[in-house]
Amino acid sequence: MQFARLNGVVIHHQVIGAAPDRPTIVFANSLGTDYRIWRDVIVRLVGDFAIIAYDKRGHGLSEAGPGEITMDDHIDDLAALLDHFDAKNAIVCGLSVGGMIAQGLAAKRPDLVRALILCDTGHKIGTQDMWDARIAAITEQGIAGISDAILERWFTKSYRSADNADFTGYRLMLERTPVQGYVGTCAAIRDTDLTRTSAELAVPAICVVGTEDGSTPPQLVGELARLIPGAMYQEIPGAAHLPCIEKPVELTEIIKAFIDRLPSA
Ligand SMILES: O=C(O)CC1=CCC(=O)O1
Repeated sequence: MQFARLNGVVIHHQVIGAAPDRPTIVFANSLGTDYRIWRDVIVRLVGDFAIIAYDKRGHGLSEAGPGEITMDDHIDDLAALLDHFDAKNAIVCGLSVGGMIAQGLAAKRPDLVRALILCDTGHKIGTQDMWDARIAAITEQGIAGISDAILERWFTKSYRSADNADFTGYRLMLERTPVQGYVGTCAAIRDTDLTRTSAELAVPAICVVGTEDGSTPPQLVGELARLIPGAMYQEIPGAAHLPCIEKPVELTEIIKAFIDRLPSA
């Protein structure tokens, strides 16, 4: 396991190296998950790319830090992690809130970002009332009290079978997320609107979404693709909010094809 203290918070991460001429891809995870969601994509990229995956603050084995969590905290943590490894020109692949962090990083530290792969995300996700209600429910009942509803948005019906050990495993990942990190990140999402900054991004981008996504549906991700100048848009049939888990082969092909078409760094 690898840990680094960044911005006063211990961040758990994993680096898989590659030849020095290979591009770096960094993976940012979604609300209630940690970097293990990328496993089935990462194993298909090893050797061709240097890979950095990390648990954002308050998730997985990363500390939450004292007090509130803001989107700037998440963005600054990713910037610090890339600076820690002197990784300029990274291809940043973020899912859901991880995609918001990626957009925010490209706006704040364009020197670090060569391209964006934005999975199941938006420039603004949900409404103030929706996030306030979720924070209240989790503060009262814990994550397990509302995990069924969350998992319905994450996964297709066929994946959510009692016989599917993977589905049980991801339920455990969600329910074991520290409440402080989870509700802190809900508040960070609630308070973030990237409409203005993402409309001004000048970086190659692709927006990808599972056709059955119940959290950031194709309509929202399509809007994001139209907002970011020159961004591409692609749907993945048979996946919901987490194509990296339900359709890793398809997502990896999209990632590789997108990177193949990038102008050289
Ligand atoms: O839990 C959800 O509804 C899905 C989600 C929204 C933002 C995020 O990162 O995940």
